[in-house]
Amino acid sequence: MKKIVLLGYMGCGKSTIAQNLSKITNIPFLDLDKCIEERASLSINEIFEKHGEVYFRKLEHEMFVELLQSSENNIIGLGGGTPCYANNHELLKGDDVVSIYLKASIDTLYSRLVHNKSKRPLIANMNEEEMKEFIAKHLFDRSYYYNQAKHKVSVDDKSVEETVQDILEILA
Ligand SMILES: Nc1ncnc2c1ncn2[C@@H]1O[C@H](COP(=O)(O)OP(=O)(O)OP(=O)(O)O)[C@@H](O)[C@H]1O
Ligand SMILES: O=C(O)C1=C[C@@H](O)[C@@H](O)[C@H](O)C1
Ligand SMILES: [Mg+2]
Repeated sequence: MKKIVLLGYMGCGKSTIAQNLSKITNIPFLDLDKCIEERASLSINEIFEKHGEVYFRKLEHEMFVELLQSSENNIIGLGGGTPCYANNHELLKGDDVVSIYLKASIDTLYSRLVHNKSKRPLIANMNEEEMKEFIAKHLFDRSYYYNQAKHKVSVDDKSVEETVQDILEILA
């Protein structure tokens, strides 16, 4: 069983790219955030509100381990913070894991997230100026973990199709 694991900051396109890659390769796609929501019967926002982030990170780790242990080939889209907690970054290095960091600039992330923040509890209540500063600092803090991926694909100024093509070349 092979696991293609897409990671990177919120809004870098993990879910979008994974869905498209799944259609082309016929490898089933699992979105870690969605799996957590199904398991908890709560949205990510509700989990943060009712139980707090520490509880979310525990669920996230457990679900990631479970997905990696299944005997299927899968494309797994991680949550934006997944590699940065509970030593999850070590799991990106496993023998059967093809981990790919979708690397986006602060400007790309800001422009994608500014109108799509309501379902992302870490930024949902920020104004535009706060958000830009937050993304810059947060991305810097997280880059160490993202860079533990085996492969890196730059997504700036690329269409979904172009990014998918870059990933297909890694998989070839
Ligand atoms: N070239 C592109 N590649 C990927 N996404 C793009 C592109 N251009 C625009 N987008 C948009 O950017 C957003 C990316 O969001 P997506 O939910 O895929 O990111 P994510 O990395 O899964 O975020 P999260 O960590 O919050 O789940 C979507 O609204 C998507 O339509
Ligand atoms: O970047 C993050 O820490 C997060 C990203 C989302 O995918 C969700 O997993 C959640 O909103 C936390
Ligand atoms: Mg996503």
